[in-house]
Amino acid sequence: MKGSNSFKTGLVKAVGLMSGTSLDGVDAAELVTDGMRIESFGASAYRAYCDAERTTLQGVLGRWPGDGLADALDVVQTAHTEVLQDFTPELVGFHGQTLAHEPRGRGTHQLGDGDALAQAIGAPVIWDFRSNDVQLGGEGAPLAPFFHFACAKWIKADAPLAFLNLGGVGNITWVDPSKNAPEEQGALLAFDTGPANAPINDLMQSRLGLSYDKDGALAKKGTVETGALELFLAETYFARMPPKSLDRDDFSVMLELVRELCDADAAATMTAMSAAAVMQGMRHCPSAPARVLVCGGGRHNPVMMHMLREALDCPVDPVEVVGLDGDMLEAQAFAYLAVRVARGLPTSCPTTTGVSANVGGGILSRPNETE
Ligand SMILES: Nc1ncnc2c1ncn2[C@@H]1O[C@H](COP(=O)(O)OP(=O)(O)OP(=O)(O)O)[C@@H](O)[C@H]1O
Ligand SMILES: CC(=O)N[C@H]1[C@@H]2OC[C@@H](O2)[C@@H](O)[C@@H]1O[C@H](C)C(=O)O
Repeated sequence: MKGSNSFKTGLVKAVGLMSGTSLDGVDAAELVTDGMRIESFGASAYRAYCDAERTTLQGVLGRWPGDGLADALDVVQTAHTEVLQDFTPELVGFHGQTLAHEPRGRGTHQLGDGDALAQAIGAPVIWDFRSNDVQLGGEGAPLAPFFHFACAKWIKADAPLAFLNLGGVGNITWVDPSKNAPEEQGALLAFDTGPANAPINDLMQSRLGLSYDKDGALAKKGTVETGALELFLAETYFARMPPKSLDRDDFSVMLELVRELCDADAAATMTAMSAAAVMQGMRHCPSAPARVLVCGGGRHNPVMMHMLREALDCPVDPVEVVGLDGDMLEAQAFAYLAVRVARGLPTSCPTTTGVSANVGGGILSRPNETE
């Protein structure tokens, strides 16, 4: 961690902020933790991006490094400041908006200024969670796995299980809850499975002017085109050993593969592709998980959930069945990770990002530091 490394001991009331690849809005969630154990969950809030703000953000996706980001930065700062208005956090975990993610190329960049946010809200902010991991040879993503380990302990899991996030991109964390710490050998294996909702959203936008396929209504009417599905599964990403991660638009090939199909068949085929990507990922897990707990917006899509249940021979449930909040899990993760960063604890390890050693990252900005 850069910046000052002294932070209060004991439990911290932290708020995590997540602006995901779907560009729908900012999630904020409170968590009380010592950086290891979850003590309690707290309030949450959501601040949607309006159409104009989303257009501004869409316009700068992938445009990093570069100029012309001031308007988009303004959108990010405003939304994150507003979503925090009813919270009184002791610490904030500020993920920012990923503009580009190319760990072995130009790096990873989350738009957002933690210094400015700390000034605006009058509380310390941890930000830039991913850069250090990338600089040390890691993928910089996914980072939620250390929190998934804490969740597995919190639900008192007694057998290896998997947390599956179906956001714009999909990611999975296999957890052995018998281990004592997330960085212990054999405790975690994590990676991005493939595209999840982002390409479906793009299809809906380009063909019908809609932002997503609500409840899989369009996919439900269509037929999966198996030829396109097979071509998709031939992509080399799926055979690659984890850890591995993706940028939002790394699978733009999906839109190409369904170009000739009618709207309903295209939606059905893309939904099947996202589910099949998860299945491919399952083969990399150290053992078959006893259950799969799903978070992220994709768990609201009954067609996607049905496809996963058909293909997996273990229970596949939304995380709500164990008392977690699937819309807020990522925001909670960044509250948890912020406390770990403030305490000098690692936030990733070789089996979650491929980084060479257990590592923490992040910058701590205090409200008075830049005044
Ligand atoms: N009722 C629903 N039916 C179908 N799809 C849904 C539904 N609700 C949400 N989704 C999908 O979930 C997406 C939002 O998921 P989520 O908020 O988990 O993504 P994110 O956090 O932005 O992405 P990431 O985890 O990749 O950063 C929406 O854009 C939509 O595609
Ligand atoms: C670079 C980046 O922002 N990656 C996101 C994205 O969205 C899902 C997947 O791809 C995951 O790797 C990650 O987010 C979650 C919160 C993570 O780091 O665990």
